[in-house]
Amino acid sequence: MRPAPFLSSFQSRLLSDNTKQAIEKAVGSAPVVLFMKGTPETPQCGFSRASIQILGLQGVDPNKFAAFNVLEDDELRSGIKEFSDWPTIPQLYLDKEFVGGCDILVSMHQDGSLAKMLEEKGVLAPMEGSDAGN
Ligand SMILES: N[C@@H](CCC(=O)N[C@@H](CS)C(=O)NCC(=O)O)C(=O)O
Ligand code: FES
Repeated sequence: MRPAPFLSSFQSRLLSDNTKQAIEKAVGSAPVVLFMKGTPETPQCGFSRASIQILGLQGVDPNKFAAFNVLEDDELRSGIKEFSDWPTIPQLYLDKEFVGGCDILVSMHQDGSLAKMLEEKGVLAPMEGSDAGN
């Protein structure tokens, strides 16, 4: 039999290797990743809706964006909270780094720091009429 302390520490590790790997894959699946309730087209919660609206207003390039619906996956819903050490959904990642939830996005949207960060990361859609890249 294994000594009890080992067993209890093993059991207390809630995030399984499989879940952790799946979350790491999701976090790295695009430069901008939002874990949300519902889909970008049909958000199922006002906080997720507001976060999607902010990313849209900021002009995030859809090609550089991925969203994951935690309502479709209970393990993701609880796992992402432990992974990010953040208790709620939505959660935004930028270049695999946790940025924050809805309140943080709203305040960064208002103080200009989100625009700056997205610009620096090169994740904004090219401006209409711009000849950049031609
Ligand atoms: N103040 C939060 C608002 C988000 C929030 O409170 N989310 C809740 C309700 S949608 C949540 O995720 N609860 C845990 C859960 O539903 O799994 C933020 O800044 O993101
Ligand atoms: S689902 Fe009720 S507050 Fe988000």
